[in-house]
Amino acid sequence: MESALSLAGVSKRFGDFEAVRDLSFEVKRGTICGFLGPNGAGKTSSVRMMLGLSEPTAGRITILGKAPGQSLERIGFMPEERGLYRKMTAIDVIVFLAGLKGVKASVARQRGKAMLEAQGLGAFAGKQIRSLSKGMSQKVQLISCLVHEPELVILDEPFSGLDPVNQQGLEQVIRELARRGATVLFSTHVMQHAERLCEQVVLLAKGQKVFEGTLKEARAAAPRHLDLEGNLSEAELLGLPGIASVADMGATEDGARLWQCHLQAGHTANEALKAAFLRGMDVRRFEAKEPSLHEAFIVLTGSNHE
Ligand SMILES: Nc1ncnc2c1ncn2[C@@H]1O[C@H](COP(=O)(O)OP(=O)(O)OP(=O)(O)O)[C@@H](O)[C@H]1O
Repeated sequence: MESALSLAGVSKRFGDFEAVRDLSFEVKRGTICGFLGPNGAGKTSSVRMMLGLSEPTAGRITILGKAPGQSLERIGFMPEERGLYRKMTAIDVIVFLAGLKGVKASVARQRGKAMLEAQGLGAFAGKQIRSLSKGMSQKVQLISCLVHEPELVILDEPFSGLDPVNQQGLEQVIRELARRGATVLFSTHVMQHAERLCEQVVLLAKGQKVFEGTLKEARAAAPRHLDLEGNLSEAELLGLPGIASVADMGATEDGARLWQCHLQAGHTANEALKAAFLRGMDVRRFEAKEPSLHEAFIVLTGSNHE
């Protein structure tokens, strides 16, 4: 099956500055793709090119089988800059924007009301956007981008500006979109959302792709670690088999210390633990941990992004 989105060797230059360099990746239909990268990595510049809002300097983009800009009625897009017509009511904004995508007003009104209801905003349908909170108007914007039932949904930093409860609500909306067969690409610099939602992640840093693959593959880029708590010295920890480096995570309540021990590739936490016990080291608590996407991100981008 052809992919929903494909970029091949895409670059974007602004004068002397190359914001996106030789970017290639594909998003399969019906999947959720996290488009990740620190601030300024080139995510928004890439999204704008996918939508035909800006021309690539080089390379080729195919979106729903066509060139960018040619299937906009099948795409839902929420830009990073939020903003709706402040004097229009929530439902009128939704109906108006759906109309631009070819949805009849009566259909859009019915769907819009149901979607507002589902988001807990039923009572606000007739209220002007300017009277809504930031989070509420962001939900209206999301509904506006989904009301024409797009096959592909592109959300630029959709979680920013939302409180934790609304972030969770948005995660549910994204899951539901994928469940009914839509493809979703969302950009973010907060790894936890991607970790919970995505099959595939594409990681950008300084305009270039530094990783594309599954979450599992991304996590494999960071060393696994073994957390050890006790009265332990750095030297004795570094002497354990398979330990590449250690980080002092601070004092614990009972006066001992917590150490994060990073494992060398191909080594297991078990062999280090076994050696620690055999050597009679004062290990009071231990936990073998898989690296998080956040840790992988730092390794892959070579920076702490937050
Ligand atoms: N129109 C423009 N003219 C000049 N430089 C630009 C323009 N648009 C973006 N840039 C630069 O390109 C780089 C990438 O910006 P972009 O907005 O694509 O990053 P981003 O990954 O979306 O970051 P953020 O998460 O901060 O929005 C930045 O250094 C930005 O200053």
